[in-house]
Amino acid sequence: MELLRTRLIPVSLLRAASTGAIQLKEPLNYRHGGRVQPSAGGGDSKRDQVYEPATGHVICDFVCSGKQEIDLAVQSAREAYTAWSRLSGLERSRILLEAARLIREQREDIAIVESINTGKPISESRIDVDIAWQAVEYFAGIAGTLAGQHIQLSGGSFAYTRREPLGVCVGIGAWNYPFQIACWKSAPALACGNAMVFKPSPLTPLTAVMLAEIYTQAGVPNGLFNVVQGAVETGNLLCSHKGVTKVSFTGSVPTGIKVMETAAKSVKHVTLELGGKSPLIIFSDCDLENAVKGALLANFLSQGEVCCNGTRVFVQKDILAAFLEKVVAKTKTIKLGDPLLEDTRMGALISRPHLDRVLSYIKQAKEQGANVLCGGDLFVPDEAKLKDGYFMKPCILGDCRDEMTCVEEEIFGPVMSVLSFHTEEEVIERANNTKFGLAAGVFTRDLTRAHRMAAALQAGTCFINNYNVSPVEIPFGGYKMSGFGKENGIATIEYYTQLKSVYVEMGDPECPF
Ligand SMILES: NC(=O)C1=CN([C@@H]2O[C@H](COP(=O)(O)OP(=O)(O)OC[C@H]3O[C@@H](n4cnc5c(N)ncnc54)[C@H](O)[C@@H]3O)[C@@H](O)[C@H]2O)C=CC1
Repeated sequence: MELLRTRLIPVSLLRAASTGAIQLKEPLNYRHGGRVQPSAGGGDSKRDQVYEPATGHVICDFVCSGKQEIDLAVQSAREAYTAWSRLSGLERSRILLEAARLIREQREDIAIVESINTGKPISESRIDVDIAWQAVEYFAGIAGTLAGQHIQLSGGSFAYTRREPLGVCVGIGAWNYPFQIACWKSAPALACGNAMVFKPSPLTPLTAVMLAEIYTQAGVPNGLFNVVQGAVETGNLLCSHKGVTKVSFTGSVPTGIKVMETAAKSVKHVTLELGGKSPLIIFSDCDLENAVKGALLANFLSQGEVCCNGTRVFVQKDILAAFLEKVVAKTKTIKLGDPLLEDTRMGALISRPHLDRVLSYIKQAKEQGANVLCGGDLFVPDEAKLKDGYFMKPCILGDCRDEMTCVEEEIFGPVMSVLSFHTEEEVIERANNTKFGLAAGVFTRDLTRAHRMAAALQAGTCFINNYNVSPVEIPFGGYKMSGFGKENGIATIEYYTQLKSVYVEMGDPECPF
């Protein structure tokens, strides 16, 4: 019973959950092992409302955390850090493995809340939760392997290195993968011996608190993973807090720049996972069916609200017509509607302002000469409760040119811009002609060309003959203005630890004085 009582939403309610039926009253901050109302003081006590994208209903609201609450959250994390960082890697590993197991056990509950809060189909939320527990399990495995080096020096002296945690890390998340982002940041942070204060996006505050409860149930010290809710001001307080050593941020480029500026004032470590406008390049020697699948995967998961989406689809001229015919036909069959229904393949966009923004990009694209081949307008489901949801039909824009706004800017919605090209050299230059560098994709049957392209493309991740797969073993992170630092993969350890060198003199010091 204890387990059920501490949950964000009672299991009985969750299992019976239907779109439009959830109302929450529980506090959404999590500090020192329990949910709390944020401490008043030092903030503007602004209340933010949380919407259900599929219905437009308010699910709950919360008070944004101010200075006093941030101080308490960081202080509590610091206390937990002292105990946690002294454990052996194997001891930390055991607790994190239990957390991964609990996430698996609560998979359906977390996925339901995620779909209600983000608007994405339940089938996708389940995969998000799987990717999340895999990250926790993966870094649990790595925790016991963290070690330094021994370095032999002349005269019998030697040195060794210690791989040490950083301290209290801050995680700041975007709204598109709320639970997964919280896990991708906290799993390596905790595995390396750090504590974390996490701030979800104010649009999606719910599932990070479920993760906090799971960590507590798994046995981490109270305070090791605290959650504070809020928006710009709260984020800013976290990035400037003197008790914080690192900020790992996922969000847009403009906010990432502000985060880096703020963190720089106290020389904090920073990881930035920012936006993109990634190219997907389809050569005429590809398997066309697979390339069409790739283009759909690269554009329409999570209503197109995916940072590494391949939204600039370059198709070699001689297969352009065949490609368009197939991709448009497939896109028209995507089933839109209630995110909690099993056969829904596209849900609602995150908010009304965001939907309006995406639609205005399409309007502008038309004015600039693009041809709407399908979708691009509002979708109003038949069911009465979904009438005020933020739905739109997935859109394919043909006749795009490099200088169009829809090709240059991140739209972050279900909008694919299709461009044609003639030669490999030409497409490399055009694909790289962007300030972003998050991901890229290539479809071709020519092996040497595929690897030549992967080497030439300026992006942190290159997919060959697939798109948007994210196994936890592979480091993920951007080039150029898409950010720096990695999440996932062993490389991430570098970003949550610091290396101390210890010199040991075995003789007498040589001294000129
Ligand atoms: N590279 C990656 O891994 C990913 C990148 N993104 C990017 O995120 C963006 C969409 O997410 P949004 O939530 O709209 O981004 P956003 O930049 O508006 O907000 C991100 C987070 O930063 C917080 N924030 C806002 N101002 C802040 C400040 N001055 N200091 C500290 N924190 C502040 C927000 O409250 C939110 O939690 C897109 O550009 C997308 O490409 C999204 C997911 C993954």
